[in-house]
Parts: sequence; C-alpha cells; structure tokens
Amino acid sequence: MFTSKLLTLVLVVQPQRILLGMKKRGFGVGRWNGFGGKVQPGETIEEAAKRELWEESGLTTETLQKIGNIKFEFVGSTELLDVHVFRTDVFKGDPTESEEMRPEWFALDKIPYDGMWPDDYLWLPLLLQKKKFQAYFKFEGHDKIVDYTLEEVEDV
Ligand SMILES: CNc1ncnc2c1ncn2[C@@H]1O[C@H](COP(=O)(O)OP(=O)(O)OP(=O)(O)O)[C@@H](O)[C@H]1O
Ligand SMILES: [Mg+2]
Ligand SMILES: [Mg+2]
Repeated sequence: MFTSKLLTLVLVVQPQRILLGMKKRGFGVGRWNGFGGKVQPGETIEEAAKRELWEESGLTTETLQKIGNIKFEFVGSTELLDVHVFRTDVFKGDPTESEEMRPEWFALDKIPYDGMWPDDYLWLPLLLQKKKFQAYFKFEGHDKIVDYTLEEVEDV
C-alpha cells in the first residue's frame, strides 16, 4: 500500500563553508537544500547522486561519503520518500546556476536554516561532524513535522 521513491541529496562541504542551492522549481521550490533528485532506472544510487550534483551545480566528484538515510512520510500520501544523503569534501569545477538550482556558499555558522526544509536543522549538524545517521520524519504539509526519529548509526 505504501510505495517508496528513491532520492539522493549531496552536501558539498569545505573547511569553513557549505554549498547550498536555492531550488528554483518543483518539489521544495524556494528552499535552500543540497543537490539531488530522483534515481533513474538502471542507475545506482551513487551514480544518481553524482549525476544530479553535476546537473544542478556543475560540480563533479569521485568521492561521495554515504552519511545518512532519511525516510519521509507526508500525512495523506502513500508515497514515502527514501532519501540517501551523501557528503563530499572533494570536487571539481565551479558552482554554476542551473535551471533547477542557484548555488551559493554559506559560512558554517550562517547556514540559512529558516529557509530550508525544517528537518535539515536536525540532521545537518550531524553531517557536518561526519556522523552517520538514520532518520524518519512525518510531515503535515511542507512546514510541520508531527513525528520523527533520528539516530546515529555505525553504517548507513
Ligand atoms: C521533506 N524534507 C526534505 N528535506 C530535505 N530534502 C528533501 C526533503 N524532501 C525532499 N528532499 C530533497 O529534495 C529533492 C527533491 O527531488 P527533485 O529535485 O524534485 O528531483 P529532480 O532533481 O529529479 O527533479 P526534476 O524532475 O529534474 O525537476 C531531492 O534532492 C530530495 O532529496
Ligand atoms: Mg533535484
Ligand atoms: Mg535534478
């Protein structure tokens, strides 16, 4: 009865800053987020993560670290989102605006949590500390978390 949609999310981190993109269209429009999207048939999750990073930010990377898995449920919807979260500290290229995202660097103490999905505030600090995590969030609409679990894990 519940179906699940595989998605990727990549956060590009440097010692003092993080790259986020302003979503210009579609799901999450108007919010800052990492880069990512739907895994396509015939692709591994990691391949999809690299492809979406390239399409949305113009950056390439060889070295994605698996860092988190988040399941999202939206009240009234039978489609769960299964988001695989990666971190990379090594990349090539210059951030370039795409049709989907406008990239911008943020100092690590100036992350725009108020302009992000409300769950990000809870797990992004773990990612920044390179702590692996597993999480579940239940949303009512797109602004309100009504239930969640978040735990650090040895392996994602
Ligand atoms: C609910 N709380 C959430 N918190 C943080 N991030 C969230 C999220 N819910 C979805 N996400 C991310 O949002 C992107 C959606 O995918 P999305 O960009 O629409 O897909 P894709 O790039 O394939 O889009 P196009 O079809 O080309 O427009 C994708 O990275 C996914 O991980
Ligand atoms: Mg996307
Ligand atoms: Mg995309």
